[in-house]
Amino acid sequence: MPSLPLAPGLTYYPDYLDRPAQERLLAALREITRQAPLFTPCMPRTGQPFSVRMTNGGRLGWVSDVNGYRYQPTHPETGRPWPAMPEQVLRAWEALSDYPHPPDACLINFYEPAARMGMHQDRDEEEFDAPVVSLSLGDTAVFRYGGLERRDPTRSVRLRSGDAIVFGGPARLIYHGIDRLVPGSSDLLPQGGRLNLTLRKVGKPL
Ligand SMILES: O=C(O)CCC(=O)C(=O)O
Ligand SMILES: [Fe+2]
Repeated sequence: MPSLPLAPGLTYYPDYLDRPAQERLLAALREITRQAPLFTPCMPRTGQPFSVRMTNGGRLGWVSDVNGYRYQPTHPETGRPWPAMPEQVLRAWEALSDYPHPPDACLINFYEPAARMGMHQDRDEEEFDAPVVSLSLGDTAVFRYGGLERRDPTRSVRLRSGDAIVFGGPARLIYHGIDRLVPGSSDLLPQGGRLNLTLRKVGKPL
């Protein structure tokens, strides 16, 4: 599988999913959002809404509200357990994570054309030996990544529909974010926009 090392621990897999695989994954995500609708998270304390909407699959899901960031077993609005993760994302984890246990959470972010995500670290998990595996569908996104300190220099890479990126090892806690989408860059989603899935091992393995 062709891959490009972007930094130690940060590996980019362009075209990881071909178009038929992207369409199958999109159908599985539509089913998940029927059972667990996209919700609008907000910033702890300020309550400022995110520009992305999200939902999750798996045993645990990531949520953010005025009380903080956390993983929880149920949807914040319906109170129901998260749907199972699509089989395809479990296979991607097995192929790309180099980690012997399955992920606990699949965070699904939906970006409207104008949405973005500020620079942050993914550090609400307990298990940093597992990488974060990310899959992108729909419009191209400008993904910015830096180092372990917020002030470290940054670079960017364009994540296109079907691309995967994995950050683990020395890159597990790098700062990263989405500057913007590239409008009209994919016809996978009829209305445009982008879906990003991040697979995470949340707890330490037993
Ligand atoms: O959308 C992306 O590619 C990144 C998403 C992300 O960093 C996150 O959900 O923590
Ligand atoms: Fe992140």
